[in-house]
Amino acid sequence: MTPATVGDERHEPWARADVPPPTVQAAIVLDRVTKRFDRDGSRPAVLQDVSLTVAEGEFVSLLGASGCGKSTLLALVAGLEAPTSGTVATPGGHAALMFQESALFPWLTAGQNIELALKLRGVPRAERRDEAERLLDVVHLAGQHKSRVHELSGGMRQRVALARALGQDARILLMDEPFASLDAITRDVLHEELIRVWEATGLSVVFVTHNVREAVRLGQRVELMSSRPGRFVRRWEVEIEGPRRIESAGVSELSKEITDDLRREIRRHAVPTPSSEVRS
Ligand SMILES: Nc1ncnc2c1ncn2[C@@H]1O[C@H](COP(=O)(O)OP(=O)(O)OP(=O)(O)O)[C@@H](O)[C@H]1O
Repeated sequence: MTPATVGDERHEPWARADVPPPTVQAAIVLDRVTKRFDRDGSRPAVLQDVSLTVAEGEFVSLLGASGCGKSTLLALVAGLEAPTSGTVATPGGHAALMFQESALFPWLTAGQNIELALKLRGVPRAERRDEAERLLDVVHLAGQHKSRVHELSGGMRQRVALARALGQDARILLMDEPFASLDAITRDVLHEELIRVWEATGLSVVFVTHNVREAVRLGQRVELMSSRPGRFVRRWEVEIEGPRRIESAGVSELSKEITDDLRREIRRHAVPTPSSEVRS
């Protein structure tokens, strides 16, 4: 939009001082959310007074020490947990979840796993097969409808899990370390796939990871959380010119800066565990 002059009849109405500019539609809004799992309040809240807005079509990466409440935050957005106080709204509609493990049903084929999600969504039986084929095609697994889960590699299983999540027809995708158990090359390929799917679908994505480079490679924004209680402490808008890859200079540079902050957060709050290891 070209900026319009106040007083010009042809300008958009929101260019007038008394009309607020159009805001980007929010898909997820957490407003001063506190979450405790203990009833007596004897332990620090897992999340304390957390506010976060994710716009429609935005890709946000979430980083923080192990146990700082990232998965809890996703569970709140997914409606699996209720906040102790504050509000969680998803004007972007319901959310689909994807985890580190594909959580596919091993007794079903790849296609049947997707068809199950379609069934739960109310898609008529006659349409499920074609739709499952289409979704397998979206994740570059055309022709794998009849493959058994145990016949698929870890990367292929995560592709099926992604297709199944897409089959839920959600506008929000919550991803909890979905590529953590994959080897570096497979992860790299899936990064490209995920970005391709994200660009094609315009989904709002919240992506939890311990891998700083992955967070920067994928996210338009990176949010860093502190622990005990979980809070957002710093945010980076990722503006890297040109194609973004895990080994890009821009990704490296920003990852270094974020890693320093994350290390500081881990040292300050968290009990070190193997999974709190920082990878940049
Ligand atoms: N259902 C629950 N009941 C009791 N405590 C819980 C529950 N879910 C999570 N917690 C606690 O909340 C804290 C945050 O856990 P959460 O899994 O959200 O952290 P995280 O940042 O995702 O950790 P990680 O990076 O290791 O996966 C932990 O101390 C955990 O033990």
